[in-house]
Amino acid sequence: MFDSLKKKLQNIRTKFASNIEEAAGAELEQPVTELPEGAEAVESGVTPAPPVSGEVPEKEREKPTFFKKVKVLVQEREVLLREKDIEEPLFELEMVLLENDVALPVTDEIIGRMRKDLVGQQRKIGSSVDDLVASTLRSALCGVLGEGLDLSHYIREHERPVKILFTGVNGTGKTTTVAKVGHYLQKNGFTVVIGAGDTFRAGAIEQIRTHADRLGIKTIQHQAGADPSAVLFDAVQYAKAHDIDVVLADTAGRFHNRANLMNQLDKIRRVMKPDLVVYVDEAVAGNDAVIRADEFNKAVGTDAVVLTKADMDPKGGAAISVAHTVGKPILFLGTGQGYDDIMPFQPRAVVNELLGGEA
Ligand SMILES: Nc1nc2c(ncn2[C@@H]2O[C@H](COP(=O)(O)OP(=O)(O)OP(=O)(O)O)[C@@H](O)[C@H]2O)c(=O)[nH]1
Repeated sequence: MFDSLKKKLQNIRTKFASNIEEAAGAELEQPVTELPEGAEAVESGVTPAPPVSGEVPEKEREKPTFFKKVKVLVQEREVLLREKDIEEPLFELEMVLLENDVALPVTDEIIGRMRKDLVGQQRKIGSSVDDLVASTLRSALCGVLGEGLDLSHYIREHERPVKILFTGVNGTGKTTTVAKVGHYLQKNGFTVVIGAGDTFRAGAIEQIRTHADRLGIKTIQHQAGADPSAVLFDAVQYAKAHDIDVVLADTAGRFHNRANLMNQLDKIRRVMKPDLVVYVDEAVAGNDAVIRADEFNKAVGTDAVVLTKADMDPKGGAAISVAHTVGKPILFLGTGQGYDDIMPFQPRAVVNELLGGEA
């Protein structure tokens, strides 16, 4: 997942680190007498005898190479970075994000956060320059990814049945996602019913029914062409009558600019009164998915987003951009065609995946 972006971010980190080391090295063009106590020990593993006076023997004076200074002193000191020190890697980072389909405003936000964190600040580098860069990038990415939404927690906190309406454009994986979410909720101890609200596309009712049967989930369905509001109303009634925790409502794929289908969705909302409207799109669509999600949200409102086919998306731009752009959390990432191939979206876990290590 997101392999291309991951690789490029690693290269950018190296670039940032070498620029910062260089900047820090330039700051250290000072007499060797300023070597901090024990600095030699870090490099050589041997604790030198402290100088008796401020005088440093001639032999010592020649010792520190640029590498030594950077390796030892930079880690000990606070460094004041200027814009020009990181201008080049910042620009490269901007290009990498844009090439990997991160939306322009989100790219600007990440770059802005990195700049604010690094430029004009006295930063103590700590154990390594790369750690400093990684932690700055980590915090910039976490900033745009937001908090996510824990569905199990949400269900536990709300009156049952919790009604979740799935919407989105055709063929992005909505029906499969309904089945996967049903399976995920069952595994987490909830009871589920599915409403076969896509009465429009030929074969859609059979498709969701087949998934549900395989997973042992009850489906509420009407004839093809029936009013989806009526189907989903029945699904909610069934859940109430049978003490079911969650209603998952499949709907026909639609574009936000198709007035008749959007009116139909309005009616579904009035009749079914969903607790969550979930917009489903595919991560592989990149920026298009982000734009569609935003337009959909503006047209009918969205509470959360699922991005499918993240397993086929080396870039990761949509996953990074959509929450910040739409202002709504990503609920899940679809990571394959199997029922278990769904991952609750945890921003920190995604950042860990991109940068390695712990957020
Ligand atoms: N690789 C991969 N394929 C997926 C994922 N989610 C769904 N698919 C596949 O995408 C295709 C379309 O999925 P559907 O669930 O039929 O799409 P839909 O959005 O319901 O389609 P409409 O009913 O036309 O709106 C199927 O072949 C799914 O197996 C995913 O996370 N990864």
